[in-house]
Amino acid sequence: MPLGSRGPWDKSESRYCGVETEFSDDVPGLLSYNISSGGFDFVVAPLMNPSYRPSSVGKDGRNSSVMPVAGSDLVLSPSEWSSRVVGKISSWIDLDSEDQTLRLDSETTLKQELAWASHLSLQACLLPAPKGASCANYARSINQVLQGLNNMQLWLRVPLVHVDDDPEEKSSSHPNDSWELWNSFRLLCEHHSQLSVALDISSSLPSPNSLCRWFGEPLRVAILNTDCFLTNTRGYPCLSKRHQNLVTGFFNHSIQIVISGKLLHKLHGGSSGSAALNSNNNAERVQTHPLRVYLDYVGYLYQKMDPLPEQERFELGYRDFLQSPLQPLMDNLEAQTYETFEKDTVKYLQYQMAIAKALTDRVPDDKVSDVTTVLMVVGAGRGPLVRASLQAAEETGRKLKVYAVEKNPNAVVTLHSLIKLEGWENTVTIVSSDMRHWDAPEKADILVSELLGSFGDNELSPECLDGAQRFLRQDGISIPTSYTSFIQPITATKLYNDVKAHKDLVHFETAYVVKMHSIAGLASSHPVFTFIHPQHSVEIDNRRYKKLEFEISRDTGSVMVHGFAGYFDAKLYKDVHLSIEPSTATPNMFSWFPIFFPLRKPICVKPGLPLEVHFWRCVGSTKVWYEWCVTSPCPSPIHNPNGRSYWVGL
Ligand SMILES: C[S@@+](CC[C@H](N)C(=O)[O-])C[C@H]1O[C@@H](n2cnc3c(N)ncnc32)[C@H](O)[C@@H]1O
Repeated sequence: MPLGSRGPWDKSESRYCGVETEFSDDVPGLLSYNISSGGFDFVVAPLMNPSYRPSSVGKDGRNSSVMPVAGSDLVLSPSEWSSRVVGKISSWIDLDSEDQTLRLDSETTLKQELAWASHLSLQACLLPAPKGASCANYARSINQVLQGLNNMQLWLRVPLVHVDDDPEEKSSSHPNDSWELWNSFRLLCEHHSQLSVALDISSSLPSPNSLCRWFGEPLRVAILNTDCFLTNTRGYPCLSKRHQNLVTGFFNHSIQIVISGKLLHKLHGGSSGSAALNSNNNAERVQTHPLRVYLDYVGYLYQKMDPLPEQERFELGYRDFLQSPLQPLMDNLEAQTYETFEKDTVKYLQYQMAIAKALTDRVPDDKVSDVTTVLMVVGAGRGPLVRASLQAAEETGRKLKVYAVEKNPNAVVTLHSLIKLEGWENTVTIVSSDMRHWDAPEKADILVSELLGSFGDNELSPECLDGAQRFLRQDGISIPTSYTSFIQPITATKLYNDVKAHKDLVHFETAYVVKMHSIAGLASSHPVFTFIHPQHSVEIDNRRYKKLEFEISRDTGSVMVHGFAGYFDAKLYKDVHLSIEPSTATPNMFSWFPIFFPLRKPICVKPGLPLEVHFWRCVGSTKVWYEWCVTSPCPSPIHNPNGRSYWVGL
């Protein structure tokens, strides 16, 4: 019984809530108690009797050829095993113990349990948290299993602690904090895509910055211990505001919740206390599942979330999905692509506002009947900027003559029919040409274009507008007037693993357009390249180089950088902007997703140390490309030399 629904579109994994249980050799009874009666969606249950130790098998007269597992595979149907049970690997195992017997017993048990879970086609197994400072032998065993595993996921349990919050942890032999523990383990397993994290949440939480890092990690499950719940005035459980926000963040990132622990609050219907055990043996004695109050509270938090805005709903399928950027100069866009752009009313309203301001600046109120402004839309597509220009003229009472220049012959067909349809024959002239080569019959007062990519200049707006500014008057206005690209270091395990899955260099040296969702921004974004139009220098040079330095704040802890998110901010005219840079983003504009520049090898950065990054925009006779690298804290290779993997054609 999922937590409820936030609407018919709601297919999120985080609708489901599980419960951690004790070992039971009556698995159907366990499911009936926790799922059918208890209301949970799945159980996280031990698969093997916790008293089992391989080294003592046979010594006590038990049959050494039979594993002490919970029932047989026949007790549930295959679909019940896979949808209702997450295997909990024995928590006593310690693969890095000094005690050789324990270490070997642990390895044998771990492998037996995982083999059994995989035989049952479970979707996931919960691995116990590493016990000491070192986790090398544990990681080695897991890594061996991962090499031949079916598609089962392994969730490494990690207690959410942070040294800054827990001075005792600092002096213990534990790795610095939870993230460091996870990071060592996943590095030893080479970022394996079937290894993910289960965070154990308790009553104290690390700093917000430190918590944010987890949203770029493959976090699948958050285990809420009952002791992290507060008690409301009526004795029922509730969560602190910070815990509530964290849980809402989990819901938003499709991270499932598992309730764990004993009843510490009032049970629905009256009784309270910790006497009720989370076991099917008590099914007859306890009417209501003892952890039901926690499930209900989590369900209440889920249902009180705001529904996703329509646009976000539409974009759900694009989340964290890598796309190749468009090449509108080299390729001709298709009708469908134009149609998607044209739905973005916010973008065109911003243009209309900018054009209206430029028109009023150019033609004083007392000259409106004498002056006709020549406006050229260069790269007119199917005409939305022509419409925005005519509306701006009407709004300001200025007279306009429009040229619509477009190099895509298919879009020109649409422009011709539009002119007839809208009755623009006397105002608009269509020109089927590349703006860089058009011999204009007169000069323009205003040049309007939208040739921007997610990284501003990456669809070659600078090169196109340099070609077009020949026919802009000396004092003419370009809309946009300028644009700047930005980058921000990010943790993005999913994007990194998707790039890695191609198993070649080319994909690591390519930039992708992506609706970023499961990522963590690690510092504020910094400006990279700026272009101003028209360019007044005698020798125009569109090559650029920028060295950037980011600092990871101390309360974040160490971070893993998988690459860079790229954005742009375009000044259309005066104070009218179009931006996808997070701090200045134009609300409700959806034409551009950010761009992702991956790193071939992720780089770990300690807090307080600078992350030094270099970006180049290179220009050749037939193409433009970017190269990028990191030089501190450690050098990366320079990505994409000579544009060998990724370039934009001129
Ligand atoms: C991103 S689309 C924008 C279309 C339209 N202005 C809009 O805002 O919906 C860019 C358009 O510019 C055109 N374009 C790109 N480079 C061009 C060039 N050098 N000369 C003429 N048109 C160009 C493309 O074919 C495409 O139709």
